[in-house]
Amino acid sequence: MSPISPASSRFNATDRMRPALVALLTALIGLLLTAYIVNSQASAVSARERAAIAAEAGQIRARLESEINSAAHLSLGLVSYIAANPDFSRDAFTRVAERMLSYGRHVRNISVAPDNVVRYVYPLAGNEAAIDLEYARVPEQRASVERMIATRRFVLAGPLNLVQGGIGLINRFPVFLPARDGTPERYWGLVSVVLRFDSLLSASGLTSRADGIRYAIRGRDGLGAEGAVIYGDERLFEANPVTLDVVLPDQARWQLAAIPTRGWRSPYQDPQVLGLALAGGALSLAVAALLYLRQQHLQRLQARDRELSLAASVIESLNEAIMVTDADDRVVTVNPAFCALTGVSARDVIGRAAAVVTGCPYSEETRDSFLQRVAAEGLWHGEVEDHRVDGERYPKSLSIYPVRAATDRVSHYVHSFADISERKEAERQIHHLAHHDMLTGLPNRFSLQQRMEQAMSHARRHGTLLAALMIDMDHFKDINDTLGHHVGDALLVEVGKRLHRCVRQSDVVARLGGDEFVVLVTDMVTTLTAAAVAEKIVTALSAPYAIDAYQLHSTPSVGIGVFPTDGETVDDLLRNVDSAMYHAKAAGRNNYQFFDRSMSANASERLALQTSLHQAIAQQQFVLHYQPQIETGSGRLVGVEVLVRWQHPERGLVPPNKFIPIAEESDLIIRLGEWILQEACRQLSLWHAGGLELRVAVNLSARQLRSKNLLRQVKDVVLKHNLQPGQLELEITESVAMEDADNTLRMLAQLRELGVELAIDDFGTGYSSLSHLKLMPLHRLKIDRSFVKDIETDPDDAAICAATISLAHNLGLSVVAEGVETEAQFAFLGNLGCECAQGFLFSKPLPAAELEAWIRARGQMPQSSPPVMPGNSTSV
Ligand SMILES: Nc1nc2c(ncn2[C@@H]2O[C@@H]3COP(=O)(O)O[C@H]4[C@@H](O)[C@H](n5cnc6c(=O)[nH]c(N)nc65)O[C@@H]4COP(=O)(O)O[C@H]3[C@H]2O)c(=O)[nH]1
Repeated sequence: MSPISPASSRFNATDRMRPALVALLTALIGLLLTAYIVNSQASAVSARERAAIAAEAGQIRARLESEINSAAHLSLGLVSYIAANPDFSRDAFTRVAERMLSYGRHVRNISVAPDNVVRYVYPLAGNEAAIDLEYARVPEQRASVERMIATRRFVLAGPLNLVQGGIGLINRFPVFLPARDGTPERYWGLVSVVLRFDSLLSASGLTSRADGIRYAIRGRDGLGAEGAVIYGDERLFEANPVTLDVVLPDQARWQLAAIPTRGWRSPYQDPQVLGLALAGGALSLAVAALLYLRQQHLQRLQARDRELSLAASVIESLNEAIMVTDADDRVVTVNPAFCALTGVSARDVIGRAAAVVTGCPYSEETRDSFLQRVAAEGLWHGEVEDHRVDGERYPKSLSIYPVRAATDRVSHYVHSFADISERKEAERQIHHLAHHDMLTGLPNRFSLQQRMEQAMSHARRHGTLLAALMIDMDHFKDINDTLGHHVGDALLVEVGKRLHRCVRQSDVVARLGGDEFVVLVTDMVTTLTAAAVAEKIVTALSAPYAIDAYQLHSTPSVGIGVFPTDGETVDDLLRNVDSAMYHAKAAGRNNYQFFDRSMSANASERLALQTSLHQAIAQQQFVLHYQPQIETGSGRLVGVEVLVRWQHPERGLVPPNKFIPIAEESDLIIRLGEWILQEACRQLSLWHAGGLELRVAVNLSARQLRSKNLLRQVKDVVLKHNLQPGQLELEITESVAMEDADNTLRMLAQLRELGVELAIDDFGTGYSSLSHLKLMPLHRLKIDRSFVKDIETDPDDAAICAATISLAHNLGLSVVAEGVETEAQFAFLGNLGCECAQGFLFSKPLPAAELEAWIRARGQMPQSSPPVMPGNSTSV
């Protein structure tokens, strides 16, 4: 299980819904529910109101029914009488009718119409017009009479305008005479009882009520809902009335409609319904709002969960070890990189005191000061030493960040750290490289410079003398050339050892390079001490050397300069000691010489050389040679290094180390350097025109790099030859690069902007500050050939090359190895990941024409390549 696990999701699908959607759905459901309840309640209110109306209307109906039915029953008596006495007299009719009238409250008149012609009417007064009325001739009444005969049933006609005036409701009864004495039943005629419609309505209470209800009746002629309106406003039937059927005799019907006088009240105006609607709506919105807020809160929690989860995965995947402690120094969590680095498992450390888990900064002595600084500065960063679980100590780069709670109190500390053993080891190696000569292990030129400065200030403070002895082994070059480098190297190592034996421990023995050594004799009271040491040295170094099977003889020439008389600065003193050493050589070698002012001859010799260099430039005595650079992976030629030579009229071809240092002492190097740059780029453009793709590397000296004109020169030459980025490379030595680092950095950045690539030459021989190197806009490092030489046999050299290559790769740089002389060296470097190699294995530096022939022989020269232009390898 991983110590820091991403926050698992504790939210369901609903929790992930948008707050607005949740609120909308909730409000919708709430409002729908409210609407349903409100509607139900409204229906109930409506139903109650209708029921109340129906109850009132029911009373009316009951009265109407009873009034009409009682009149009908009364009429039936007359019908029965006529059926029994079809030949009744007028008087008999009058008697019966009179009685009926006295019982029938609403009876206006009674008439009988044998054969459908009115013969008797009671009372006659006022109804005379009805006598002899033939129903068949009255269109208003004919239909109901015919219907009555056809159905043999009571017929309710009207209400209608009576011929005798007024509105009446006519009950008509057919009179059939029963079969008697062989005579079949026959229709006799009809009896009409006319009821006063107004009085009937009034008796039913319809017209006199003050109950706030409007009524209407339809069903003329007893046709119920099919009949015309006989009372009230016809529009009432369209106003959703309460309707009741008024059931009359023999299936006749009226329809009674009732609505409140003020009309139906909307149930939604009912305070209860209104209250319900408002309460339901408000509740729905309130719940929706609450859920909206809750959902927003959940979403914020989810977002925080996601952030935490992301942070957890980042911490999980970090290569840096992470440990989080609480304010009481207890481990809260660690990441996998922590476990891998410290060797402990998360389970074993979580909850334990940090001091048990990691020594620094939790030891009792250091903890408080660390945490005070973290609190004060908001962060602590530095390098400390710690130990793993098995006790192994290692250096780590550690950052501590405080985590503050809402109260601003520090609640936790985040410790982020990485094992920097490898970097420290590389730095140590580089430091060693920077300060020591790899062959002899003696301090190198840079280290000597520092030690001389220290010794000078010590001598100044204590009023003592300091002597510098420069030792050059006579004819060393011959030994080297004839017996091989390894013999030469062994000799140099032995020289170093013998020199050590000649001096006190507090004195310094350094190697400047080649066969040149310097001894510093410190704390001298008299120059005699220097002479004594020089004497010892001459004797010791002149003794034979047993190397391999050889017995070698070499002698030293020693120059001595004394501080402060012979030079108050390191450069002055070394220059004069150098003159003294040349003087010793000139004096027949195997001796020592003190510097004295008369040695200005040396200076004038140099002056003479400078003069002839001036002439050499004027008389165009320089030529350029080009040395191929080969890609290790493919074996292809990828570039050439430009190396200048002096075509001296008497001395022949003079190598650069004989005149470049002198040219570098004055501005001569700038003129020479400009010519080299121009000529190299002219040649480069010719090659490119011929289809030969090459990178050309040109050496820059310190003075050139500091020259104000360099940038303009490079810009001009790039434009003039239309050089593309990456075609021109400038090399500066490591020591030049590190001098005046800020200005160098600025200049390199500007050069790089011109598309020029930059390389550090002779890497490993000077002192490189990693921090400066990191900042420089470089493309490659060139490993000095002194490290390549014994790469297969000397584990130190192999380790240095490997460290340099790995350092270069860490800095994003590629590597060119110089001085590759054997296939084995080439393969070895290739295996170490070195991208490029240069050396005699492939070719010596060659004039342009010879280089082209060399390339052609390798089959890498394009067909179209032009012949070398005249002047390619000529001199200035
Ligand atoms: N033993 C051995 N040596 C090899 C091998 N391959 C190449 N070399 C030599 O190593 C030197 C490489 O040049 P450098 O380190 O830049 O060192 C150069 C460079 O610092 C300086 N120099 C040469 N040409 C120029 C130039 O045009 N301008 C400046 N400022 N300095 C130059 O002079 C130094 C010496 O140059 P060279 O004598 O031409 O010596 C060259 C080259 O001939 C090999 O396999 N074995």
